[in-house]
Amino acid sequence: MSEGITIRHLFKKKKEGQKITMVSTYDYISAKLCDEVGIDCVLVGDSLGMVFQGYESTLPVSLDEMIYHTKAVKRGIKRAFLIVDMPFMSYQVSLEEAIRNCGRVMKETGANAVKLEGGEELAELTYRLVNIGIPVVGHLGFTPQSVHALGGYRVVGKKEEEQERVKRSFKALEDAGAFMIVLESVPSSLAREITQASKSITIGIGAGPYCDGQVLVFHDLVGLVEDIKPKFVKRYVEGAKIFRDALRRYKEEVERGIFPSEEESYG
Ligand SMILES: Nc1nc(=O)c2c([nH]1)NC[C@@H]1CN(c3ccc(C(=O)N[C@@H](CCC(=O)O)C(=O)O)cc3)CN21
Ligand SMILES: CC(C)C(=O)C(=O)O
Ligand SMILES: [Mg+2]
Repeated sequence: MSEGITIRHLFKKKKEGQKITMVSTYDYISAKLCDEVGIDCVLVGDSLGMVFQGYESTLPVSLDEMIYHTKAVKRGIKRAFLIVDMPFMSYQVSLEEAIRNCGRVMKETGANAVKLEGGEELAELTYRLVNIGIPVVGHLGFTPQSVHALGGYRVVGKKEEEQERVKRSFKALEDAGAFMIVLESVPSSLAREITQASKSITIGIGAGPYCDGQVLVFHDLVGLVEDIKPKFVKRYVEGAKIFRDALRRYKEEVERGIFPSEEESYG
């Protein structure tokens, strides 16, 4: 607790114009790597439904699964600020159920904040959570839990009407007390305009270079995800190629009787 990053640190970075870094990941090992290199925030994203579980969307992910992964991630973190995605249908049914579920996440995982997808309709819930003492991160623009209603993976805010809605939603969440808001797949110009007028911290993904910070999925940035490649992803290493090569060499060495040798054997 004592050496960990706090909301205060994050606001200080925003104020001083230092970019805030965030990585979405789901396990102990990768979380530890993020923490070791000084990534500010680790998000246990519901993208785990697609990346870890292999579903076609994030909708099937359960609250128990989010809690399970968050407990694993938490053990890998000494310093990073830990955020948890509330999964689809864990906060939409009623205010009461939403508060109970968010409270459960905070009690059982040691997370620092919860993240909710949606706009003005979440203002009351956000206000209630913040007053209970649960920090809230918003998520606007393309919200993957609404992929069916949005008509597929796309940029949100190309039309004037959509831009106005994102801006109104941002203001509503900010006023309700969301300290940070993720902007996903929105035009850079919109993210810039929002960030310039913001009190809350903006974190972009497919939102251009003008946000206060940036988030990417761990498996995307290390090149392990090959079945989707959104325009906003940059692969810093071709992880899948490197791992496949290692696996091929392992397979070949076992088949040829090269591995294990004396060196990897006892006595
Ligand atoms: N691995 C992974 N990375 C993510 O960033 C991510 C997930 N999974 N799952 C949950 C959501 C879904 N996301 C996605 C998934 C696909 C596209 C995509 O294919 N985009 C296309 C189409 C854009 C358009 O037509 O306007 C692209 O080319 O960017 C974008 C965001 C972002 N999130
Ligand atoms: C990509 C980030 C913002 C996310 O919501 C996730 O990983 O689920
Ligand atoms: Mg998510």
